Amino acid sequence: MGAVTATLLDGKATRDEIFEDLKTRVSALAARGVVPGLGTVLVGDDPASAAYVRGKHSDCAKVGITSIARQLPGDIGQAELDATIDELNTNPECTGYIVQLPLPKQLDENSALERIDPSKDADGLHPVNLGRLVLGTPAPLPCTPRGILHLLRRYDVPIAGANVVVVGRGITVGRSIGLLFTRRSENATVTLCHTGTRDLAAEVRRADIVVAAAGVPGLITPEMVKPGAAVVDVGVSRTEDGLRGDVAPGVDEVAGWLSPNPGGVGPLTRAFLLTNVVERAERIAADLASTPS
Ligand SMILES: Nc1nc2c(c(=O)[nH]1)N[C@@H](CN(C=O)c1ccc(C(=O)N[C@@H](CCC(=O)O)C(=O)O)cc1)CN2
Repeated sequence: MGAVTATLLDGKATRDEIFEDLKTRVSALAARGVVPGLGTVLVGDDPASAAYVRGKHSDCAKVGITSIARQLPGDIGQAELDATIDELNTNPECTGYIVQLPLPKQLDENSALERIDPSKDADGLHPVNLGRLVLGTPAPLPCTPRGILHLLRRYDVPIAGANVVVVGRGITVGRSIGLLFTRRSENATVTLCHTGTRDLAAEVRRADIVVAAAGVPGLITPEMVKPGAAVVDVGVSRTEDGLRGDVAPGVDEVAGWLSPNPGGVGPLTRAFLLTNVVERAERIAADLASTPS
Protein backbone atom coordinates (compact mmCIF):
# COMPACT_ATOMS: atom_id res chain seq x y z
CA MET A 1 0.00 0.00 0.00
CA GLY A 2 1.27 3.46 -0.91
CA ALA A 3 0.90 6.61 1.13
CA VAL A 4 -2.38 8.53 1.28
CA THR A 5 -1.97 11.78 -0.60
CA ALA A 6 -5.54 13.00 -0.55
CA THR A 7 -6.96 15.55 1.85
CA LEU A 8 -10.15 13.95 3.17
CA LEU A 9 -13.23 16.20 2.89
CA ASP A 10 -14.95 15.83 6.24
CA GLY A 11 -18.71 15.91 5.66
CA LYS A 12 -19.63 15.47 9.31
CA ALA A 13 -17.54 18.40 10.56
CA THR A 14 -18.87 20.56 7.73
CA ARG A 15 -22.44 19.51 8.50
CA ASP A 16 -21.93 20.50 12.16
CA GLU A 17 -20.88 24.00 11.06
CA ILE A 18 -24.04 24.30 8.96
CA PHE A 19 -26.21 23.08 11.85
CA GLU A 20 -24.73 25.74 14.17
CA ASP A 21 -25.68 28.42 11.64
CA LEU A 22 -29.17 26.93 11.19
CA LYS A 23 -29.81 26.87 14.95
CA THR A 24 -29.17 30.62 15.11
CA ARG A 25 -31.43 31.28 12.11
CA VAL A 26 -34.25 29.09 13.51
CA SER A 27 -34.09 31.01 16.81
CA ALA A 28 -34.29 34.31 14.91
CA LEU A 29 -37.33 32.99 13.02
CA ALA A 30 -39.02 31.92 16.28
CA ALA A 31 -38.61 35.47 17.56
CA ARG A 32 -40.57 36.58 14.47
CA GLY A 33 -43.30 33.98 15.07
CA VAL A 34 -42.29 31.58 12.28
CA VAL A 35 -41.47 27.92 13.01
CA PRO A 36 -40.03 25.94 10.07
CA GLY A 37 -41.54 22.46 9.55
CA LEU A 38 -40.10 19.64 7.43
CA GLY A 39 -42.51 17.04 6.04
CA THR A 40 -41.46 13.62 4.75
CA VAL A 41 -43.46 11.09 2.76
CA LEU A 42 -42.14 7.55 3.09
CA VAL A 43 -43.86 4.81 1.10
CA GLY A 44 -43.17 1.19 2.05
CA ASP A 45 -40.72 -0.36 4.46
CA ASP A 46 -37.38 -0.26 2.65
CA PRO A 47 -34.93 -0.22 5.59
CA ALA A 48 -32.47 2.21 3.95
CA SER A 49 -35.17 4.74 3.02
CA ALA A 50 -36.69 4.44 6.51
CA ALA A 51 -33.25 5.08 8.05
CA TYR A 52 -32.68 8.15 5.84
CA VAL A 53 -36.06 9.57 6.83
CA ARG A 54 -35.39 8.92 10.53
CA GLY A 55 -32.07 10.72 10.11
CA LYS A 56 -33.82 13.74 8.58
CA HIS A 57 -36.19 14.00 11.53
CA SER A 58 -33.43 13.58 14.09
CA ASP A 59 -31.58 16.45 12.33
CA CYS A 60 -34.76 18.55 12.62
CA ALA A 61 -34.78 18.02 16.40
CA LYS A 62 -31.14 19.18 16.59
CA VAL A 63 -31.81 22.55 14.94
CA GLY A 64 -35.37 23.23 16.17
CA ILE A 65 -37.37 22.39 13.03
CA THR A 66 -40.81 20.75 13.48
CA SER A 67 -41.10 17.21 12.03
CA ILE A 68 -44.15 16.12 10.04
CA ALA A 69 -43.80 12.43 9.06
CA ARG A 70 -46.20 10.66 6.71
CA GLN A 71 -45.74 6.88 6.33
CA LEU A 72 -47.75 4.97 3.70
CA PRO A 73 -47.97 1.22 2.95
CA GLY A 74 -45.81 -0.10 0.10
CA ASP A 75 -48.78 -1.32 -1.99
CA ILE A 76 -50.69 1.97 -2.30
CA GLY A 77 -51.77 3.39 -5.64
CA GLN A 78 -50.91 6.81 -7.10
CA ALA A 79 -54.19 8.34 -5.84
CA GLU A 80 -53.27 7.67 -2.20
CA LEU A 81 -49.81 9.16 -2.67
CA ASP A 82 -51.35 12.17 -4.43
CA ALA A 83 -53.74 12.70 -1.50
CA THR A 84 -50.84 12.81 0.97
CA ILE A 85 -48.93 15.25 -1.24
CA ASP A 86 -52.03 17.45 -1.52
CA GLU A 87 -52.42 17.42 2.25
CA LEU A 88 -48.82 18.59 2.78
CA ASN A 89 -49.24 21.23 0.06
CA THR A 90 -51.98 22.85 2.16
CA ASN A 91 -50.68 22.03 5.67
CA PRO A 92 -49.66 25.42 7.17
CA GLU A 93 -47.21 23.76 9.61
CA CYS A 94 -45.25 22.29 6.71
CA THR A 95 -42.77 24.83 5.32
CA GLY A 96 -41.15 22.32 3.00
CA TYR A 97 -41.24 18.58 2.38
CA ILE A 98 -39.82 15.68 0.43
CA VAL A 99 -41.08 12.44 -1.04
CA GLN A 100 -38.42 9.87 -0.17
CA LEU A 101 -37.00 8.20 -3.30
CA PRO A 102 -37.04 5.62 -4.71
CA LEU A 103 -40.77 4.93 -4.67
CA PRO A 104 -42.19 1.41 -5.10
CA LYS A 105 -42.34 0.38 -8.77
CA GLN A 106 -46.12 0.83 -9.24
CA LEU A 107 -45.81 4.56 -8.44
CA ASP A 108 -44.79 7.30 -10.87
CA GLU A 109 -41.91 9.28 -9.33
CA ASN A 110 -41.99 12.15 -11.82
CA SER A 111 -45.71 12.62 -11.36
CA ALA A 112 -45.22 12.71 -7.56
CA LEU A 113 -42.42 15.29 -7.83
CA GLU A 114 -44.55 17.45 -10.15
CA ARG A 115 -47.47 17.40 -7.71
CA ILE A 116 -45.41 18.99 -4.91
CA ASP A 117 -46.10 22.72 -4.49
CA PRO A 118 -42.83 24.16 -5.95
CA SER A 119 -42.60 26.66 -3.08
CA LYS A 120 -42.54 23.73 -0.60
CA ASP A 121 -40.12 21.59 -2.62
CA ALA A 122 -37.35 21.05 -0.04
CA ASP A 123 -35.39 18.73 -2.38
CA GLY A 124 -35.23 21.25 -5.24
CA LEU A 125 -36.33 18.49 -7.63
CA HIS A 126 -39.65 19.93 -8.85
CA PRO A 127 -39.50 20.64 -12.62
CA VAL A 128 -40.27 24.33 -11.96
CA ASN A 129 -37.30 24.60 -9.60
CA LEU A 130 -34.99 22.66 -11.92
CA GLY A 131 -36.19 25.02 -14.66
CA ARG A 132 -35.37 28.03 -12.48
CA LEU A 133 -31.90 26.58 -12.00
CA VAL A 134 -31.52 26.43 -15.79
CA LEU A 135 -32.69 30.06 -16.05
CA GLY A 136 -30.40 31.16 -13.22
CA THR A 137 -33.26 32.55 -11.12
CA PRO A 138 -33.52 31.87 -7.34
CA ALA A 139 -34.88 28.42 -6.43
CA PRO A 140 -34.27 25.79 -3.75
CA LEU A 141 -31.18 23.94 -4.97
CA PRO A 142 -31.01 20.13 -5.06
CA CYS A 143 -29.44 19.07 -1.76
CA THR A 144 -26.68 16.65 -2.77
CA PRO A 145 -25.29 18.85 -5.60
CA ARG A 146 -25.39 21.86 -3.25
CA GLY A 147 -23.57 19.79 -0.62
CA ILE A 148 -20.88 18.74 -3.09
CA LEU A 149 -20.16 22.33 -4.11
CA HIS A 150 -20.13 23.48 -0.49
CA LEU A 151 -17.68 20.74 0.49
CA LEU A 152 -15.32 21.48 -2.41
CA ARG A 153 -15.36 25.21 -1.59
CA ARG A 154 -14.90 24.54 2.13
CA TYR A 155 -11.62 22.73 1.32
CA ASP A 156 -10.50 25.28 -1.31
CA VAL A 157 -10.64 22.87 -4.23
CA PRO A 158 -10.22 25.01 -7.37
CA ILE A 159 -13.49 24.98 -9.31
CA ALA A 160 -13.29 27.85 -11.82
CA GLY A 161 -12.03 26.46 -15.14
CA ALA A 162 -11.89 22.89 -13.79
CA ASN A 163 -12.84 19.91 -15.94
CA VAL A 164 -15.55 18.14 -13.96
CA VAL A 165 -16.56 14.60 -14.89
CA VAL A 166 -19.85 13.43 -13.37
CA VAL A 167 -20.51 9.68 -13.53
CA GLY A 168 -24.22 8.83 -13.27
CA ARG A 169 -27.34 10.51 -14.61
CA GLY A 170 -29.77 10.01 -11.71
CA ILE A 171 -32.28 12.69 -10.80
CA THR A 172 -30.93 13.58 -7.33
CA VAL A 173 -27.30 14.20 -8.41
CA GLY A 174 -26.07 13.55 -11.95
CA ARG A 175 -28.62 15.46 -13.96
CA SER A 176 -28.66 18.59 -11.84
CA ILE A 177 -25.07 19.00 -10.68
CA GLY A 178 -23.87 20.11 -14.11
CA LEU A 179 -26.26 23.07 -13.87
CA LEU A 180 -24.57 24.19 -10.66
CA PHE A 181 -20.98 23.67 -11.81
CA THR A 182 -21.56 25.60 -15.05
CA ARG A 183 -23.09 28.71 -13.41
CA ARG A 184 -20.97 31.84 -13.90
CA SER A 185 -20.12 31.79 -10.20
CA GLU A 186 -18.50 28.34 -10.60
CA ASN A 187 -17.35 28.46 -14.25
CA ALA A 188 -16.39 24.79 -14.51
CA THR A 189 -16.71 22.63 -17.63
CA VAL A 190 -18.80 19.50 -17.13
CA THR A 191 -18.92 16.11 -18.86
CA LEU A 192 -21.79 13.83 -17.83
CA CYS A 193 -20.92 10.13 -18.19
CA HIS A 194 -23.35 7.21 -17.96
CA THR A 195 -23.67 3.57 -18.95
CA GLY A 196 -23.57 4.56 -22.65
CA THR A 197 -20.21 6.36 -22.30
CA ARG A 198 -17.71 4.66 -24.65
CA ASP A 199 -14.47 5.02 -22.67
CA LEU A 200 -15.25 5.94 -19.06
CA ALA A 201 -11.63 5.55 -17.92
CA ALA A 202 -10.42 8.05 -20.53
CA GLU A 203 -13.09 10.58 -19.54
CA VAL A 204 -12.34 10.25 -15.80
CA ARG A 205 -8.56 10.43 -16.38
CA ARG A 206 -8.76 13.99 -17.72
CA ALA A 207 -10.94 15.27 -14.87
CA ASP A 208 -9.77 17.79 -12.28
CA ILE A 209 -12.90 16.93 -10.28
CA VAL A 210 -14.66 13.54 -10.44
CA VAL A 211 -18.19 13.17 -9.04
CA ALA A 212 -18.96 9.44 -8.81
CA ALA A 213 -22.72 8.97 -8.51
CA ALA A 214 -23.35 5.75 -10.43
CA GLY A 215 -24.19 3.36 -7.59
CA VAL A 216 -21.64 0.82 -8.89
CA PRO A 217 -19.30 -0.33 -6.09
CA GLY A 218 -15.62 0.40 -6.76
CA LEU A 219 -16.28 1.76 -10.28
CA ILE A 220 -13.61 4.47 -10.05
CA THR A 221 -10.20 2.80 -9.65
CA PRO A 222 -6.85 4.47 -8.84
CA GLU A 223 -5.62 3.99 -12.46
CA MET A 224 -8.53 6.09 -13.74
CA VAL A 225 -7.75 9.13 -11.58
CA LYS A 226 -5.44 11.98 -12.59
CA PRO A 227 -2.88 12.54 -9.81
CA GLY A 228 -3.98 15.46 -7.63
CA ALA A 229 -7.61 15.42 -8.81
CA ALA A 230 -10.52 15.88 -6.40
CA VAL A 231 -12.75 12.80 -6.17
CA VAL A 232 -16.24 12.95 -4.65
CA ASP A 233 -17.76 9.56 -3.82
CA VAL A 234 -21.55 9.89 -3.86
CA GLY A 235 -22.84 6.49 -4.99
CA VAL A 236 -23.73 3.99 -2.32
CA SER A 237 -24.45 0.27 -2.65
CA ARG A 238 -25.35 -2.28 -0.02
CA THR A 239 -23.14 -5.32 -0.60
CA GLU A 240 -22.41 -8.51 1.37
CA ASP A 241 -19.40 -6.63 2.80
CA GLY A 242 -21.59 -3.72 3.93
CA LEU A 243 -21.95 -0.25 2.41
CA ARG A 244 -19.64 0.42 -0.55
CA GLY A 245 -19.12 3.65 -2.44
CA ASP A 246 -18.36 4.08 -6.16
CA VAL A 247 -14.68 4.77 -5.43
CA ALA A 248 -12.30 1.82 -5.09
CA PRO A 249 -9.65 1.53 -2.36
CA GLY A 250 -6.34 3.17 -3.32
CA VAL A 251 -7.83 6.30 -4.93
CA ASP A 252 -6.76 8.19 -1.80
CA GLU A 253 -3.14 7.45 -2.82
CA VAL A 254 -3.55 9.27 -6.16
CA ALA A 255 -6.15 11.97 -5.58
CA GLY A 256 -5.42 15.40 -4.11
CA TRP A 257 -8.77 15.50 -2.31
CA LEU A 258 -11.23 12.72 -1.55
CA SER A 259 -14.78 13.05 -0.27
CA PRO A 260 -15.19 9.59 1.30
CA ASN A 261 -18.35 7.52 1.52
CA PRO A 262 -19.62 7.34 4.19
CA GLY A 263 -18.66 10.56 5.94
CA GLY A 264 -18.48 12.91 2.93
CA VAL A 265 -21.44 14.19 0.93
CA GLY A 266 -24.23 12.22 2.72
CA PRO A 267 -24.28 14.38 5.88
CA LEU A 268 -24.39 17.49 3.67
CA THR A 269 -27.40 16.20 1.72
CA ARG A 270 -29.23 16.22 5.03
CA ALA A 271 -27.83 19.60 6.10
CA PHE A 272 -28.92 21.31 2.87
CA LEU A 273 -32.37 19.77 3.09
CA LEU A 274 -32.80 21.62 6.39
CA THR A 275 -31.20 24.73 4.88
CA ASN A 276 -33.82 24.73 2.10
CA VAL A 277 -36.59 24.48 4.73
CA VAL A 278 -35.11 27.33 6.79
CA GLU A 279 -34.63 29.50 3.70
CA ARG A 280 -38.31 29.03 2.80
CA ALA A 281 -39.30 29.97 6.36
CA GLU A 282 -37.13 33.09 6.06
CA ARG A 283 -38.98 34.08 2.87
CA ILE A 284 -42.31 33.57 4.68
CA ALA A 285 -41.10 35.76 7.57
CA ALA A 286 -39.96 38.46 5.13
CA ASP A 287 -43.35 38.38 3.35
CA LEU A 288 -45.17 38.69 6.69
CA ALA A 289 -43.00 41.66 7.65
CA SER A 290 -43.71 43.45 4.37
CA THR A 291 -47.49 42.82 4.43
CA PRO A 292 -49.39 45.83 5.83
CA SER A 293 -51.42 44.83 8.91
N1 LIG B 1 -36.25 12.63 -1.84
C1 LIG B 1 -34.98 12.20 -1.82
N2 LIG B 1 -34.73 10.88 -1.86
C2 LIG B 1 -33.43 10.48 -1.85
C3 LIG B 1 -32.36 11.39 -1.73
C4 LIG B 1 -32.67 12.77 -1.69
O1 LIG B 1 -31.78 13.65 -1.62
N3 LIG B 1 -34.00 13.13 -1.72
N4 LIG B 1 -31.04 10.94 -1.61
C5 LIG B 1 -30.81 9.55 -1.30
C6 LIG B 1 -30.93 9.15 0.13
N5 LIG B 1 -30.58 10.20 1.10
C7 LIG B 1 -31.49 11.14 1.41
O2 LIG B 1 -32.67 11.00 1.22
C8 LIG B 1 -29.38 10.13 1.86
C9 LIG B 1 -28.46 9.13 1.67
C10 LIG B 1 -27.33 9.03 2.48
C11 LIG B 1 -27.13 9.93 3.49
C12 LIG B 1 -25.97 9.83 4.43
O3 LIG B 1 -25.80 10.67 5.28
N6 LIG B 1 -25.17 8.78 4.34
C13 LIG B 1 -24.13 8.55 5.29
C14 LIG B 1 -24.04 7.07 5.52
C15 LIG B 1 -25.32 6.53 6.07
C16 LIG B 1 -25.32 5.05 6.35
O4 LIG B 1 -24.44 4.60 7.06
O5 LIG B 1 -26.27 4.38 5.87
C17 LIG B 1 -22.82 9.10 4.76
O6 LIG B 1 -22.70 9.27 3.53
O7 LIG B 1 -21.95 9.34 5.59
C18 LIG B 1 -28.02 10.94 3.68
C19 LIG B 1 -29.14 11.03 2.86
C20 LIG B 1 -31.80 8.69 -2.08
N7 LIG B 1 -33.14 9.15 -1.90
